[in-house]
Amino acid sequence: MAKIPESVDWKKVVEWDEKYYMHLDATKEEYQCVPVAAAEGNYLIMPDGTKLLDFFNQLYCVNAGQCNPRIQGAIREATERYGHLWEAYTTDYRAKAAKLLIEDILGADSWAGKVSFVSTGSEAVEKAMILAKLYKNRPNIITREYGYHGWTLGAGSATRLRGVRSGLSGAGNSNDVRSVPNHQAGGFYLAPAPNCFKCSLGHTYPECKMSDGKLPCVLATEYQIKSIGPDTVAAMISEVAFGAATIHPPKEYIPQIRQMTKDLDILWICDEVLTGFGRLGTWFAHQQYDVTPDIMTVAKGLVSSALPAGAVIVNKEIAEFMDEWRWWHVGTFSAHPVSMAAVVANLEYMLEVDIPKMAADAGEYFGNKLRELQEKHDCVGLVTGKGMLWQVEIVKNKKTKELFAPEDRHTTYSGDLSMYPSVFVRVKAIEKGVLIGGFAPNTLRIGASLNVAKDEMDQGIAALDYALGELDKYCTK
Ligand SMILES: Cc1ncc(COP(=O)(O)O)c(/C=N/[C@H](C)c2ccccc2)c1O
Repeated sequence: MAKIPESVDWKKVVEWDEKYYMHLDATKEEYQCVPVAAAEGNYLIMPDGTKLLDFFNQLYCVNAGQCNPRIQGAIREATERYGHLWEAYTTDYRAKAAKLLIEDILGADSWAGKVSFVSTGSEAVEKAMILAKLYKNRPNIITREYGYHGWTLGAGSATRLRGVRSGLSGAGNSNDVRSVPNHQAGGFYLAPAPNCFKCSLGHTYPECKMSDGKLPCVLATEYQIKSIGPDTVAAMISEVAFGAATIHPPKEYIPQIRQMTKDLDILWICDEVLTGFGRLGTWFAHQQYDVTPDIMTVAKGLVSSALPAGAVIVNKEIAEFMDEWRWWHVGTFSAHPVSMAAVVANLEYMLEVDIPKMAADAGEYFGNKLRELQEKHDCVGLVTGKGMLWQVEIVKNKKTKELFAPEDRHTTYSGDLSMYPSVFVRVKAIEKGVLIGGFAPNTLRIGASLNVAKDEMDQGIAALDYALGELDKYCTK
């Protein structure tokens, strides 16, 4: 049971926070400090003891649940042994974390060769793209509209969600924005996203499929690569299911993209920072499509976010190539011994409880409940997802698919956001003690810890049902 320290003066906490901390997506006038005293399982515990059920799972990253006893115990033990060692030194924790990842989870005879640990997903993406460029000795990276890969310059250059690229969004009006000048590294080229609910190319799935079954968005990607020359492209980076942008692709998309990268002799960096470690009901999302990456990035679920940790896994060919070179690419905290202890405990726990199956089973139940809400509510235009990662598209008109916020995923998050369905639902659901909503304006992105209990799912569904009922009042027939 999480212990809330008696000694904390929460009024002081709020005062200091408001006075001294730089806040995220709120102006000083808008900002509301939300002190959280503790966290446990799927709950946040507020200073007065009330509990909020977290169907954001923070940033879809606490796969094994908050304060998982196995992980917390391992952290406590490791702090008895270590301060800090940088990655020139080996610890039993790091070696075991690498072994569990490559041998026990991916498989010694799988595509995976070696792993390199870092502290965040953005760093994993940065490292992955550097490795791809070094291995192919080519400068260019293909990314996609709506992709989210992190905030640092390289990862941020691969990110193509305008409102989450470290820019400024004004509260005044929707044009009150300031992108970071020149926060776009060279050598990034854009491909369309497989957003079938609102196709950027104006198509309708599955009628859009060409005579050979190819998807137009895959063909457009192929043409983009051919237009700059495949021999200039190191890799294509993609999420299997878009995390921040909240898009689950049609079943043909990933296999066709993977075949295209092989045909054009470019690497595939599969960014599993958000979808890894059971989130969609398999260890990794790419395994839903019987394809394998050349490089994979992970973070979040790698350690269930108990401490900072991320990693890049490279295939056997790249691992052998790198073995031939001295390579300086170091982060002070990469493979931190206490973080590695948390990774080991997290992975051992996940293997013991078969967390992908837990997520798959929970997803079966949760998906059925969401589809019932789709039938019941005028404002629900689409429900799709797997495991503990669900996409709910909200519409103003179910027949025409008219959106409440036409700017949709191109939003700059400036001006009045109160009628963004994802914001509206979040505000209403909190009345029922549940955190649920999304980041894209018209889309809910829903997922709890993968070991979520049935009664917790029922509580989340009930709160969502109430919020959607309130939103229905603004729909048109
Ligand atoms: C596919 C992917 N790759 C890399 C990163 C970058 O990892 P980081 O944050 O540097 O550890 C992220 C982070 N997701 C952000 C925080 C997110 C997720 C959902 C909604 C809104 C934002 C990611 O989803």
